[in-house]
Amino acid sequence: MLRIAVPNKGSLSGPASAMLHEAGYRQRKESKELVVIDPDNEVEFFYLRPKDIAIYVASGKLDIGITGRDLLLDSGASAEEILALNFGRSTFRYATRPGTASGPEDFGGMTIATSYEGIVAKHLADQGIDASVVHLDGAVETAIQLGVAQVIADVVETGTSLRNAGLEVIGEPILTSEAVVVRRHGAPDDHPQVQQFLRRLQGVLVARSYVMMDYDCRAEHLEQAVALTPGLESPTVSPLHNEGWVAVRAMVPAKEAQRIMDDLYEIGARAILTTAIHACRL
Ligand SMILES: Nc1ncnc2c1ncn2[C@@H]1O[C@H](COP(=O)(O)OP(=O)(O)OP(=O)(O)O)[C@@H](O)[C@H]1O
Ligand SMILES: O=P(O)(O)OC[C@H]1O[C@H](OP(=O)(O)OP(=O)(O)O)[C@H](O)[C@@H]1O
Ligand SMILES: [Mg+2]
Repeated sequence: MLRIAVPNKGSLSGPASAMLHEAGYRQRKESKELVVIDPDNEVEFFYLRPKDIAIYVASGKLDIGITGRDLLLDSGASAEEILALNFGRSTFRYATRPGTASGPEDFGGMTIATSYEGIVAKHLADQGIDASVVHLDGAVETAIQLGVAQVIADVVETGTSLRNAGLEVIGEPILTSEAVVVRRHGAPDDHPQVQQFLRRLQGVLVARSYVMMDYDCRAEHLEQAVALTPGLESPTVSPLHNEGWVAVRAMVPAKEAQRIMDDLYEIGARAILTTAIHACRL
């Protein structure tokens, strides 16, 4: 049985389970379930706090896990990122009241409140900044109003929490994060079940970001059309019953589909259709 850690709460929990479900794995029916066995796929899912997942995986008790890149780095656990999952995106940044400092170089002697002490302590040490770090579990933005710290370091997604607290970001982002699959450092990368799991998730990532495009065009316009829709390997081109016309089929990035359809139409392509991809293996 492959043993996989999945976030049980927080921002990553719902999207992680949704992605696993889309990849054909059995997921829990209610949030109180802590372990789910998927006998068909020979996988056991453990629903754990996202902050703890890298630690479990590093211990070797679980094969792989889904967590945030920031949580992985913060834990200092001996685990590594093997696939980025394109959800749970955020940046990790310093913020202060306007006028407190013009950059992290001014933080010397100040106190920084954060839930991510590992990342902050390392960042300060790397920059040679001598500041104190105070750990808070959440609602870190309020620490400044209450005088516990002059600076915070926290996850920023939309920036709403900072604005509401009258704070502004300062300096460059410390890191950008998203959900990732992690495994123990030095684990063999030819584990067949892990490879299959990663292929399934990659299939979901591709199915979410590409559409299939079909169209007809005159043979003399084929090279121009194919330049617009190169596909992943190469487009499929089939003859039409009408002489001088061909049918083309290629995967295109979903975000660009409308622009590509306009451009194809301009060069004379017709019957241009896009369809969703439900699943794929590249
Ligand atoms: N708006 C957000 N707030 C917090 N974390 C976010 C957000 N968007 C993405 N994330 C990511 O989610 C992970 C944090 O998840 P975690 O469950 O620890 O905190 P949370 O989502 O704030 O939940 P909680 O309600 O328990 O505080 C990190 O990887 C973080 O980058
Ligand atoms: O930039 P935003 O879109 O506002 O999102 C970021 C905020 O969301 C999270 O807090 P959460 O609501 O999880 O509360 P917490 O601080 O108690 O964890 C995070 O700690 C920030 O405060
Ligand atoms: Mg939170």
